Amino acid sequence: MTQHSGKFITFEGIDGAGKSTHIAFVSEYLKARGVDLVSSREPGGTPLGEKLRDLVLHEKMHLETEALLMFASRREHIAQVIAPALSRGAWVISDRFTDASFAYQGGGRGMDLPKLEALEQWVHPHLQPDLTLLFDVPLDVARARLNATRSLDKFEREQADFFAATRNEYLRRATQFPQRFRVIDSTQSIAEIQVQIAAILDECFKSIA
Ligand SMILES: Nc1ncnc2c1ncn2[C@@H]1O[C@H](COP(=O)(O)OP(=O)(O)OP(=O)(O)O)[C@@H](O)[C@H]1O
Ligand SMILES: Cc1cn([C@H]2C[C@H](O)[C@@H](COP(=O)(O)O)O2)c(=O)[nH]c1=O
Repeated sequence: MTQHSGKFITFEGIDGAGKSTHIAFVSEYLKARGVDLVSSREPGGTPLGEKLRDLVLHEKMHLETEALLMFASRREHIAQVIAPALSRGAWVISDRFTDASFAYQGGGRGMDLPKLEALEQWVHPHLQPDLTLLFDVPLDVARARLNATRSLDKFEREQADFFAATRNEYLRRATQFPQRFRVIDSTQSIAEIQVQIAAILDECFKSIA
């Protein structure tokens, strides 16, 4: 159960699904309605977290080291950014959170889910997103979008079976936690997705509609 007055919204999906594109839209949408908003990302979101991000996105390492660094970054992010913002009543939107650890380290890399659950319980036993927008897209669509835009990091260079397992774990969690997940078909146009997101925000947070 969440113990704060602000709202916590997370954005998830395989690389290239369109999270960053839609975070910009959500940020504008909420600010236009007077919401005091903090926008952040994981791994990262703090000076230390950004250094950890650089490590995990570019260095080879044991899969459990990778998971521990993700949660180390998250611990700092919660302490320095998320918890203070929520406590003062601000809203926080984060480009990825713990669902990404389950999807990438659990689904993609095959790490034992109970170990990830133990880390989750350690790092944020009382914090869960109020809303998680899962941008779901077939692998080939995501890959084509990424290839068109930039050079790829360690995760983005993974093979199709890694992303298939990552996507499956995201979808499994959406089924496990239907009260906070909304799955968005990200093969739609950006404009169609924006209409859908606006409806979700208005439905979930009636006070801003
Ligand atoms: N619905 C869409 N239709 C067409 N192109 C899209 C759509 N959504 C995003 N794109 C384009 O795909 C590219 C990747 O999008 P974006 O950076 O938002 O993905 P992402 O999920 O944030 O990726 P990553 O997780 O790797 O940062 C961008 O060029 C963006 O303009
Ligand atoms: C939080 C988190 C992230 N990852 C991976 C997922 C992405 O490939 C990168 C972050 O890149 P983005 O372009 O900012 O989305 O990190 C992960 O494997 N585990 C996590 O917990």
